Amino acid sequence: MAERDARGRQRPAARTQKRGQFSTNRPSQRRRDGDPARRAAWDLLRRVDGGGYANLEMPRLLRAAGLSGRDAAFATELGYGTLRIQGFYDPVIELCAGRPVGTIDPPVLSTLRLGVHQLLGMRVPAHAAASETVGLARSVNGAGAAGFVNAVLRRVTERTRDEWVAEVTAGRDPLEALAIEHSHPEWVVRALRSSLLANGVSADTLEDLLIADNTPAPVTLVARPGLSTVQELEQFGAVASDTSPVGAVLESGDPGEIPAVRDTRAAVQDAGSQLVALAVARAEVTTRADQEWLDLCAGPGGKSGLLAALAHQQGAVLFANEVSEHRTELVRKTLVAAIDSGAEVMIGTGDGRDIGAEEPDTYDRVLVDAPCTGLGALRRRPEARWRRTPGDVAPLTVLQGELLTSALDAVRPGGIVAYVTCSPHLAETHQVVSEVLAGRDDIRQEDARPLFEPLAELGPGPSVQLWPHIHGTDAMFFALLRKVAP
Ligand SMILES: C[S@@+](CC[C@H](N)C(=O)[O-])C[C@H]1O[C@@H](n2cnc3c(N)ncnc32)[C@H](O)[C@@H]1O
Repeated sequence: MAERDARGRQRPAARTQKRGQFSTNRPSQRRRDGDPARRAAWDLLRRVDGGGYANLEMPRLLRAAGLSGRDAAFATELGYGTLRIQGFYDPVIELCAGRPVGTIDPPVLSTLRLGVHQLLGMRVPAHAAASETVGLARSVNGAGAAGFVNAVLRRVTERTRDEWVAEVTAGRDPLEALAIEHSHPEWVVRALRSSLLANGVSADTLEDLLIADNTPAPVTLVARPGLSTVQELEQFGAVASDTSPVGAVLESGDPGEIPAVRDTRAAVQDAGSQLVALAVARAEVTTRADQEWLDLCAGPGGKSGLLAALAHQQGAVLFANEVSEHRTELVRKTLVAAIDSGAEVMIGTGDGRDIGAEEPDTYDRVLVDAPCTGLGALRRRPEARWRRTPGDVAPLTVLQGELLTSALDAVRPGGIVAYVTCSPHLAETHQVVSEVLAGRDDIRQEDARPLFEPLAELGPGPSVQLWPHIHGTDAMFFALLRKVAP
């Protein structure tokens, strides 16, 4: 006979845990300490509240708690899912607690959010979700708070997720309702909608986009050309990507265990980022010799890793520039295999805004992968949407414009600049390009879509905007700019 455990997973009877079989803790001790996976998820929420990054903190917490396999997956799903969907859970908690979440002690609010995610966002049976969360509250918040958590979670169990959606969105305008149901800040939903429309995509797909943002991204690997192959990655369980000719999707397992990833012949990289780097190498240039390539904002080196391999194959030298020393070090680490194989790469730390003046008309291909809000990669960073504010956009667009101007100065006549962001926000994409181009008569924007073929649904051009819900990639923006002869 099968039974469900406290996390709602079904186990065959033969493998059901016998007392003491998997745990060296006594039952009384287990009760006192709470479930280690839930505790790790709670610690994650507290660290993120303190300014930490989930993708850096979670691996440390899992290691410290000795969690692996399904326990680690449960803790990660619980922690990341709660961080993503808290924009929906908070109004539910407010109704059930009868007070604004801002008046709830933050460590108790973290416990409540985890409880609500188990009840409304995971298939954990209600009794297990409630009793385990109350146990967690007792150990991390104290007995008094545990009573409050118990009372709130009991009220949450009185309705289904859909009933709560109806309750917390009643009377709201449609965009506000979508923002609550799919847990995005409203300003982000408005920006995404504007970008869909400006890029020729129906606004009817907005909800699909928000759902895609809430769905963990697949782990995609890149086989750096000349260093590894998709076939090599397939031997370790990866499946060739439908999107990138050098990509493979790893459905399970730790990419760090794959030798090619360990020695930087391959790497973890979103398929959209792969397509962008391939497009930079694929564009036609009409300079005398296509020998000098520049990655102006290279850290931590994902696109440089692919570009270095492609430059080597095409007989060019890559200069990878990055403003932060720490991130320059990361570029150096990811380029080890390319350099060992003979690729000519120069790695430098410097402000990309100076390169145009220091090295005018020097490079044949320049990639400006500009610092941006990252609104196109929300599925990868569970807390990112809550950290960004509308006030972040304007200063970034100033920097983006200056970097693009510098890149355009640094490229040779006949050469190309690719302006790229992992944000679809119009102010960071179309507007930066059109404002910079308005001040120059030596640059022509060209149709970038042929560089992404055979990918379909590339919009009206000339720029390309990729989308998670259409292409299965991060929402990368790509504009192709050519310096014309004077
Ligand atoms: C979107 S990331 C680049 C990602 C990288 N191309 C990759 O694929 O791994 C933007 C980078 O620009 C760097 N950056 C910010 N300001 C810069 C500047 N003024 N000059 C050069 N790089 C800058 C940031 O430190 C960050 O590493």
